[in-house]
Amino acid sequence: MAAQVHGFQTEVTKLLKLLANSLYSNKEIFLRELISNASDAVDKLRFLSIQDPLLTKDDPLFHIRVKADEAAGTLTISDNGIGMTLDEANEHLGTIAKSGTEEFFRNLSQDQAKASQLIGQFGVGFYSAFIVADRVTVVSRSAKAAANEAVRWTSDGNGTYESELTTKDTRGTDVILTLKDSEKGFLNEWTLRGIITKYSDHISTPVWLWEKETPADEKKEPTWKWVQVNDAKALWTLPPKDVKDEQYKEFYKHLTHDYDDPLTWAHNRVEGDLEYTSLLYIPKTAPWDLYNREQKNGLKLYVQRVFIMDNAEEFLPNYLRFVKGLVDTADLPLNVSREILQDSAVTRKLRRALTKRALTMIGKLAEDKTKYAEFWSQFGRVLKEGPVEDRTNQEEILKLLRFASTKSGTNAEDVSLTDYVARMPEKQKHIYYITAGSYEAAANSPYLETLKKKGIEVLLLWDRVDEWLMGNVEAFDGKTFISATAKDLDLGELEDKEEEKQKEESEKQHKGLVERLKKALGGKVQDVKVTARLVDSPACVVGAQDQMLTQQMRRMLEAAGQAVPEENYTLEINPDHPLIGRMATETDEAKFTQWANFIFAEAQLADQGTLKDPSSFIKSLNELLLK
Ligand SMILES: Nc1ncnc2c1ncn2[C@@H]1O[C@H](COP(=O)(O)OP(=O)(O)OP(=O)(O)O)[C@@H](O)[C@H]1O
Repeated sequence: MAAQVHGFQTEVTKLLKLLANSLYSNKEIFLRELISNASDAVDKLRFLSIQDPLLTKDDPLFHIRVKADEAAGTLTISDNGIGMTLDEANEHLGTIAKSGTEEFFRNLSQDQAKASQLIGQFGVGFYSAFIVADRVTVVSRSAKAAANEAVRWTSDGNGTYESELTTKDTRGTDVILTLKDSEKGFLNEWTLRGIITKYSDHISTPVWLWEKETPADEKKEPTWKWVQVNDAKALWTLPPKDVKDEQYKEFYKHLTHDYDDPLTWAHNRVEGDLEYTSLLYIPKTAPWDLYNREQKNGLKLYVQRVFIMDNAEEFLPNYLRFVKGLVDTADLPLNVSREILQDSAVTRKLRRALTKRALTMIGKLAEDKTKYAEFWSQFGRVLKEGPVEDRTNQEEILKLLRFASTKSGTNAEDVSLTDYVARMPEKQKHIYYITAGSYEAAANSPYLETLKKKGIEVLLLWDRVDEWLMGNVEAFDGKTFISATAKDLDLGELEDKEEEKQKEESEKQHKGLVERLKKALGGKVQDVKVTARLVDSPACVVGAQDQMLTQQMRRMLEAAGQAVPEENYTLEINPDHPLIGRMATETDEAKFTQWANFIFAEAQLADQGTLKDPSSFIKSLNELLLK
């Protein structure tokens, strides 16, 4: 069969173009990526051979080999792992299988520097070979295929690749890089040794390097032999006290293909009822597809050090989907399948334990304010899904949330609920918050006026998830959450007797005005009341529920096809405000109605940021201004 020419998937071509301009300061990572792929291929075959030992009978010892050929200018990375058939090579080495890839490349910024940074996060895997090679050839034989069913795949990275059937005596894959002239330094034995020990010391498969041995007698020819250069002890099987930070960092890169260091990690070995080892990491930056529902997350699962599967989603809840790492247990059978996993009591126990581990790791990170701010900016929004998703750990997750508040006067989200409760005045019994469409809208909201005057701290929330979050949690540390927009804002003992008396008197005094307003507004409002919540604003609206829907939430619900009923507003007026005073003096009922509608529209505008009928509002504003 003659070699067939295929075009790369458009995204691969884009990726290859970008690679030429990025990662130039970090070229050596190509070797880590190729060794990681080789190690994955070995892991996959090791797993298959549990069911079918014949697959590895001829060649039972797994290995990865790295060989430099100075004369040919090639570097070959070989493994005796699972290998690929012709169809598999065409499928895997010409496309990127991640869901959402197309969108990722479409949205990639024109800014070269930014794009390069993102590409590292995206994980370039096999394609990183083209950073140093101007031709890459892959010769591979699947562990299930005969010698004459092997594949030869080759490409110079310029838009196309060729593939054909070939013959290979042994199973597994050789990746042969014809190095660019400028990259011949990677043929040097010491350079290679250095890179392998730096990046791949603690992967579980031995990596051998083809090394020259110069005899003492210089007249004799040098000899060559395979020398194992990595430690080949799976990192997580070592006692945590024997593992250096650098090793944890390198292992993370091997595991996740991330180019950056992790933000933190937790390594635990647990014996007893439930036996497992876990190594959990938090990345520094959120992956580009954190909100892509199709993206698979989850831990790598090992059973007694044998790799079983990637992306085992069963071990952590969705709100911890940014946690990377692995779990190795002796309590699941080696032949465990996804179906068994979903149904197993051991899985449930492990999930409970690992969720705790992950939350403890985040809690520890919170002790370092700077690092935690970094974490919060990347993953805070995802963590906010936690208190509702995971009622069992609600209190603990709430402790990990951070908010902006009226105390600081900035939009920095650095107040914890524990901080808030600790500085609550003795008379304060509740936790006050407000949700709005933006920080500014929250911070300047008229609903905060009295609270501010009384010096009560209010948490300011404006994330898309906030309304949903606050609508679904009741209390923290026994203190109820109360929205500043609540219908009958419960200030408890913060309301002093004197004020209450004043409010009652004011209500009596303005009874007539309130009745006139009710009549003027007709069915538009549910009720009209005199309020003590306002200081500088003439009026505000409150909904029938304790927490009013913001415009943003309304649109979201409507977009999701839900019927959102019109808000049934109560208008609250501040009789001390000059505008309300001015309105009260209006004797012409038609003009008074115009005033009433104007005040009501203004209050809705302050709350929702938009109006159903803005032109009528502007018209009546103009008329009133010209009077
Ligand atoms: N040495 C190898 N042996 C067998 N299959 C391989 C080997 N190298 C690559 N492949 C196949 O090619 C696919 C693509 O590899 P690539 O490194 O681009 O992505 P990946 O490893 O799937 O993703 P990531 O690098 O983000 O983990 C692999 O998933 C695997 O199926």
